[in-house]
Amino acid sequence: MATLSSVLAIINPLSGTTTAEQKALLRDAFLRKAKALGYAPEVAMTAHAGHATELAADAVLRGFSRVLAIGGDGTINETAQALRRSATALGIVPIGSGNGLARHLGVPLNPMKAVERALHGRPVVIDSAEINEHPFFCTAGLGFEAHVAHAFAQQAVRGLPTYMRTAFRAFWAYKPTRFLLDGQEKELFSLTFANAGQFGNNAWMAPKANIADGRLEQCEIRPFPAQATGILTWRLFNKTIDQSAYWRGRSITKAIVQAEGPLLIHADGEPLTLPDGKAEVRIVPGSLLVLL
Ligand SMILES: Nc1ncnc2c1ncn2[C@@H]1O[C@H](COP(=O)(O)OP(=O)(O)OP(=O)(O)O)[C@@H](O)[C@H]1O
Repeated sequence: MATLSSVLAIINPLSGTTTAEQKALLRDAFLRKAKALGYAPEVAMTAHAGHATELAADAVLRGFSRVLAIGGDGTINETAQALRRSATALGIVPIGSGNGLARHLGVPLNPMKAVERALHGRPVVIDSAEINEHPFFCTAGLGFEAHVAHAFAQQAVRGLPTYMRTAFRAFWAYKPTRFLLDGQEKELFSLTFANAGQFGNNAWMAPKANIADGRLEQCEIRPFPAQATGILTWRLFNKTIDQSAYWRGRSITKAIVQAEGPLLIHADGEPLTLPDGKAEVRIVPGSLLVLL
């Protein structure tokens, strides 16, 4: 049985664009700093998709007080899944392409500083959410953003430039999606359920989202003419998308989406396909401790 001062760092060796050497430096710094603070530190590398959830679940069972996720939003999501509704707090060390949750929470984007924050920080309660059985912490959605998440997953190289190129290409091929939202017919460019305010890279779809208010921001972008693309993109990164005539937001606790065929969605950027076209979204208030 671990003591309360046990701390685990989970590292995804494939995350982001940092090299193996940089990750080794990060691992060594974590072990050194944690020991100096009187923790009993352990490190685990993920060996396959879903492994971070298994490792974090084991740390919860063993009574670890802190688990650091060193990776992109996917690794942070997988780690956080196992820490929900537990007394073990999540430390975020962002080394991914978007780092949406880290940016929303003001976690340092410098990984060494983020390790310090995770070791010194205090646990703060935040909400999580679910789309069907898939937990998410930042955003989930459908339409264009899901289309891009699916296309990005096919790319061999990660990172922001690849993401931008993928999004640009996807834009020209994309047709707005039709579905029922809480029984109402919709044809939207995109539909986002935001726990945090941004997708990552400071692309703010829900500028006023509060991650601890027990609510999700449901953000609709209705179809727009090509000439509005520039201003919409500018507003997205300028944190003023909610002032656009094409944006509509509502604060919700649950929603049901029903499409006619299989529905492409994403949860924290991970692409998923719902074969029966039905998505049930709900907030899970106060369900995760994050070290801030
Ligand atoms: N050893 C591994 N082999 C293959 N896949 C892995 C391994 N470890 C983790 N994964 C998977 O890789 C996915 C992507 O990882 P992560 O999000 O950390 O990096 P990223 O994709 O580079 O970052 P971002 O999501 O910010 O672009 C995770 O969701 C996880 O399922």
